[in-house]
Amino acid sequence: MGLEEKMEEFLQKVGGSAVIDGGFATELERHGADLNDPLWSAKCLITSPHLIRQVHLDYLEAGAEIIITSSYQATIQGFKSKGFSEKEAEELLVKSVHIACEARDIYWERHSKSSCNKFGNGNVLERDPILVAASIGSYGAYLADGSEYSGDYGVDVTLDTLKDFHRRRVQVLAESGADLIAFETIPNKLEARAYVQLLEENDINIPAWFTFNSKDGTNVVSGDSLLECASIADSCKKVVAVGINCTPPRYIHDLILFIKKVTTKPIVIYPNSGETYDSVIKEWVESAGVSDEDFVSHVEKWREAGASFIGGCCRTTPLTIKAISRALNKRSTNSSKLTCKQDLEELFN
Ligand code: MET
Ligand SMILES: [Zn+2]
Repeated sequence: MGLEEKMEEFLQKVGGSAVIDGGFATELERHGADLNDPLWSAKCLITSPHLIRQVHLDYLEAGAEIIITSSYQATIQGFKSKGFSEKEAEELLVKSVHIACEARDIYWERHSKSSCNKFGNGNVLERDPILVAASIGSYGAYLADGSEYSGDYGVDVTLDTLKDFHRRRVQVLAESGADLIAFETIPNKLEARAYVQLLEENDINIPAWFTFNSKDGTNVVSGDSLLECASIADSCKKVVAVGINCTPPRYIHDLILFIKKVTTKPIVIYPNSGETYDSVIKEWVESAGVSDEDFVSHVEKWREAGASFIGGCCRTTPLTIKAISRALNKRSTNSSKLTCKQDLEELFN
């Protein structure tokens, strides 16, 4: 089965639309983590892995069917500048995936339901389908200088600079046991092109999704045309979904319609809470934020417009994800899995 078909199958299993988790780094901060560091959330891979596992679990309990790892700002170059060896840096990348898989195992252990095995007499454990997506943040995220939201890398940064920067990380994460790679917050077309070439040249054999960020509802943050960026993603067979993350909810509907003009791949969206990040004072400016109810009031509209994967980015929380899950009629479906006599007896006795 091809990568695209695998993703289609997952979508079918979860009822046509999938719930992604919410803001990861900002949720770690709510738990008390100090992320004022060039490694941002990846700092916790070193200092507090238990917190990472807890946040993943909180999102799973809230209804997330895809959890995104803590590797957004985990880079080999970043770890090396902290004194880690190349090997240790690679191990930390793999660790981000292992912690997410561990959280999924704990969740499955807690919630697996025994159901009738049609082909034999025994019971089989029925598990909610859950994917672990290995996060890859942009070069600008590594620079931690605000260029993640300007997309402006200057003239000295070429396609090859970006490919050299990302190559090993992509290879390591592709072999880590993750189900897919989430290339997140892509700020310009150069980086999208670099990712496509890396996926193709390195025989990456897990699917990927590309999500761009926008601050005007038309273009990606660098000013590059979203249509052009989404077409680059569309050109690669390994890219199984295209969309938007870390962008205010008010822009999402129009952005979905734009993306649909150039691709038939499933659309993925996980907006932020609508607040904006001020990279000078290193704080989120709250004035323009939306409440969980407002955020979720858009969900049905986004789904109707064509989004198949829906979650939240910075400053959204497990409560946001719970509300999205409810808006998409999830987990209530658990009861419909009670189909055999034994299950019914268990339910009524
Ligand atoms: C700046 S966007 C950050 C995305 C990352 N997956 C996170 O939620 O932390
Ligand atoms: Zn974000």
